Amino acid sequence: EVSITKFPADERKIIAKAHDKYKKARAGIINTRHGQIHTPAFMPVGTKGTVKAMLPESVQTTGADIILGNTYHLMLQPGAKRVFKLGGLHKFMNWSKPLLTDSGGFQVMSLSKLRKITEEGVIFNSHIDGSKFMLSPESSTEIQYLLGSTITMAFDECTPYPSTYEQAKSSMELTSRWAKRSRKAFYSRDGYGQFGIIQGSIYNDLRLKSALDLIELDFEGYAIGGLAVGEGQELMFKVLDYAPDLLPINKPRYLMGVGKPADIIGAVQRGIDMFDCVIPTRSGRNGQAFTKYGVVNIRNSKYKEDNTPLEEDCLCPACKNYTKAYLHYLVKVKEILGAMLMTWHNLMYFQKLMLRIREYIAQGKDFDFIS
Ligand SMILES: CNc1nc2cc3c(=O)[nH]c(N)nc3c(CCN)c2[nH]1
Ligand SMILES: [Zn+2]
Repeated sequence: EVSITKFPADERKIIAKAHDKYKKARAGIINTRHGQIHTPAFMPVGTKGTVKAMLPESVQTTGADIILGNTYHLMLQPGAKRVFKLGGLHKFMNWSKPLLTDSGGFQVMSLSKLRKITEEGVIFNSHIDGSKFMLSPESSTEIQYLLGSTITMAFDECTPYPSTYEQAKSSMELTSRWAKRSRKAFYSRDGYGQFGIIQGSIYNDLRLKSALDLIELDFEGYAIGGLAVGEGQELMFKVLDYAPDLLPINKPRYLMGVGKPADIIGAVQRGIDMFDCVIPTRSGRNGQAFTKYGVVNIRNSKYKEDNTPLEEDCLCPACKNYTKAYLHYLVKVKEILGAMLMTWHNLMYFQKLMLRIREYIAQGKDFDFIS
């Protein structure tokens, strides 16, 4: 059985660093049915079957190996069965590389007004037209199969922050029961995989129990959920100081919903391999550009006659062909091209950051650079 993950010894470079801050960082390759994923990897978010304001071929030129889709949105519109009938999400959105789909629980809790959590699953009213739906470990797993996801996420409950120990315990136990049902419902095929998601909030014994429950189910990879939910970087890193080590060392570790460049660097140093975050795309559309000089708020009037690019050595279209003055103008007048160029630059910036991190790890160099 060719598992989704092959961290071949020679390609996997774990380099014990002089000081222990870096010894957990690792660079590797995940081999899937839709191509390789070079880790540490950043996954642009393509919630509704598109990375907003980007053509898929443009996303590819930024260096992204894999993008993220969302079960919740796609099941409501256009519907998983319809996407399946039309040839699956890869064909539908013209993206032939790996696709990871989140399982929907997190999006239900953050988007739908009316919802009810039961042992069976989550019953909710669509935030679009109020119609009633149910998401369960079985239906979420089937929807992700219909979409044709390369990496399917187990159906979990993202424990809110803050939560008492008791609340976090019962939430984590529900996630463990749902993980078992998700794993049973998964149709395993070569080159495809399913990731379990551990919960347990900020309580290390709950995180351990969650990991043990999920390791028993032998997933192809593991995600750390329940973070980047308002706990702040310090508390997140405190959990990441031990949680990745609870997971199998030879399988991918995915930190959900993270994050800013400094969060990514800190998490890679603690053993995380995969990330997803709306920051580069959403903040790009809102006029924020990530640069080596820091974040540029392009709407600031100081850029209205700035005839220089965001970054002189960046190869993205925004930097190659345009100036900050033009981007300032486009964003101010809400021209669609503004969203496109800002998004393109930010995605390129995040992929360059990941490339530099992978190179530094491979060369055994410290990568404490804060971008
Ligand atoms: C932005 N912060 C954030 N935290 C998350 C936790 C979970 C989480 O605990 N579970 C799931 N299934 N998704 C999460 C997501 C969505 C990832 N695209 C999160 N996003
Ligand atoms: Zn650029």
